[in-house]
Amino acid sequence: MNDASADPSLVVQGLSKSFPTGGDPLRVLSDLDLELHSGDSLAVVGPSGSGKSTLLQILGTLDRPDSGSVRIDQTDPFELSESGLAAFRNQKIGFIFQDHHLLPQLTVIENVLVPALAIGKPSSGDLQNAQDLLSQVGLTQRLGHLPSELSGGERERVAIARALLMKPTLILADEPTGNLDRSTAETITALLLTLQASVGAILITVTHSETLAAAMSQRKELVDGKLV
Ligand SMILES: Nc1ncnc2c1ncn2[C@@H]1O[C@H](COP(=O)(O)OP(=O)(O)OP(=O)(O)O)[C@@H](O)[C@H]1O
Repeated sequence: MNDASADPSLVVQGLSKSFPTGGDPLRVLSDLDLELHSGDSLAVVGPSGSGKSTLLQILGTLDRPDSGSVRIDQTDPFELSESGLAAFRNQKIGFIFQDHHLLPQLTVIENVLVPALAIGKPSSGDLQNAQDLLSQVGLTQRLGHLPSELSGGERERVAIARALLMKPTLILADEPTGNLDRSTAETITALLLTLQASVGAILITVTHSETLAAAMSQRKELVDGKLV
C-alpha cells in the first residue's frame, strides 16, 4: 500500500511549540519536519518529557503549533474554521489512547459508532462497517456489552475499531499496549497493523515499548525537539 511516488499524505514542516514556564519558555518541538505516505507506520520514541505527546496532540489537531505547518491529504487543518476543523479531525484522524477513552454508558457497538454519531445519525453502511470491524477484532459476541464488562485487551480492541470506523488518513496511538500483558500486547499490535494496512492509513504510535516500536516500519526518536 505504501506508494512513495505519490504525494505524501502527511507533511509536517518547521513545526515548533513552546510552553510558558516561570522563566524562559520551554521549547518542546523545534523546527520539526516529517513526511509519511499512506501505509507507513512510525514509532516515535524518546525519553519522558521529550515532547512525544505534544507532537501527537498537534498532529491530532487537538493543540496548535506556534509556527510551522501540518498538511493532511493536502489540507492544513489549522487554516480551517473551528467547525471545519472538528469535522476534518473526525473524518481524517483516528485516535487510540492507552486508557482507551471509551464512553462507559455506551455499549461496544455504540462506542465504535461514536465518530459517525458525531456527524449525525449513523447510516446502515456505518453500522455494517462497525460490525465488520468488531468481527475483525474478535468481538462479535460482545456488541451489546458495556466497557466495564470487558477486559483491558478487549477495551483496546474496541478503541481500535472506533479509530478505524471513518477510514481515517491518520491513526494516532499513544502507548496503545501500555496497560496490557505481553501476549495481549502482541495480539493488539498485530491487529492494529492489519487494520491499518486494510484502510491504507498512516499509523503513528508513541511508545516506550521496544517491541511495539520494532513492529512499525519506521522508528524515529525525538531529540532536541526534532525527529531523528
Ligand atoms: N500544557 C503544557 N503546559 C506546560 N508545559 C507542558 C504542557 N504540556 C507539556 N508540557 C511540557 O512539555 C514537555 C514535553 O511533554 P510531553 O508530554 O510532550 O512529553 P512526552 O515525551 O510525551 O513524555 P512521556 O513519555 O512522559 O509521556 C514536558 O516537559 C512537559 O512538562
